[in-house]
Amino acid sequence: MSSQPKLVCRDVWKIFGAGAHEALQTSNGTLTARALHDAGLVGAVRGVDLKVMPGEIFVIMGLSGSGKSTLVRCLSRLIEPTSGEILFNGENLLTATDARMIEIRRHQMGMVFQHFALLPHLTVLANVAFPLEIQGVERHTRETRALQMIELVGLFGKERFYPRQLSGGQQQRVGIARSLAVEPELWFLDEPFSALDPLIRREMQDEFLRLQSSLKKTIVFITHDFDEAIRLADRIAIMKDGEIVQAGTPEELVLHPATDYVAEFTRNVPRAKAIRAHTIMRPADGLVPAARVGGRTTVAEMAPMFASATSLIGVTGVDGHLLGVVHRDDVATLMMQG
Ligand SMILES: Nc1ncnc2c1ncn2[C@@H]1O[C@H](COP(=O)(O)OP(=O)(O)OP(=O)(O)O)[C@@H](O)[C@H]1O
Repeated sequence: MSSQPKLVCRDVWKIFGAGAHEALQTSNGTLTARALHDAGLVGAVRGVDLKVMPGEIFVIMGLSGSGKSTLVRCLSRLIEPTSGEILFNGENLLTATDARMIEIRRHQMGMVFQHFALLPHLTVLANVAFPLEIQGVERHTRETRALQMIELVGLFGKERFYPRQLSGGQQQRVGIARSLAVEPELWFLDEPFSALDPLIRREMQDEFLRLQSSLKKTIVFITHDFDEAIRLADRIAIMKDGEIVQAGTPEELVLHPATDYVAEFTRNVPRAKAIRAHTIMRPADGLVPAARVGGRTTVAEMAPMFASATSLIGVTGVDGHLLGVVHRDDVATLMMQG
């Protein structure tokens, strides 16, 4: 990963209600949700700082009403923040002109929402090609690109279907293909799988991780489901009452929750599901493991591999070289901790 963040958000506030700016100006930056409520205002996003690195899956997790959607809409300025600073590739979005914002959203950002709003009278192909049509891309090029995206999300052969002829999961795949068609640098996904039943949802999560392992997009992913956050995230930010109460890797959150509120979410998460190969590996010291996994593989996923005689599994980096080894005893200890 390069060290220049793709997205930086500094002290961003979004207060709904008349007199929001005045309330912020007269405060010393420590407006509580309660104080705002008493003033007849809603502090949907309060003093949020975050940095998203290129190629990272950054998950914003919080219960209903915690401010996730408002925050993510502020990041693309679909909602105007009350104050703060948002930098995309170092460019200050809050001082960008409307025309510049439209250009950025059209060419560099992709968005997928829970209610994905496919155009019902258009085929899968035309839906996926639609954002390219808006960009003015000529027909042959846009249809070729759309077909590639349709194949990428596993819907090859369905390009002449209409949305009503597809299942919920398939429709969501079309939404994903459509948002990927413009090859966004920054991809926002707001509860994209929440409307799907649990089995399909899990399948879509796997699919999403598979896609990301080849696409390496920078992703801001919203969910209210902590299990989903743990499965998908490189880092998670937990929101409550408009604030980020803790941000860190899934492992950091599970092993060191900063507040009782975070601990509530992590309490029932088995450590083996949160801890990944690259965290518990040891130096290889010349050992040559028979089996290998990527660094993101969780302990729970690795455990069945030890059922065979293997006592050692290698951990490889992105370019396939050996980073270290995981010992069966270390995995067994973590599995026994529940
Ligand atoms: N346009 C608006 N005017 C006033 N209050 C708003 C507006 N939009 C959102 N809010 C309030 O801001 C707070 C945060 O809402 P937001 O939709 O961002 O939460 P969320 O975490 O995305 O919730 P959910 O998971 O239910 O979508 C809520 O209290 C909500 O009622």
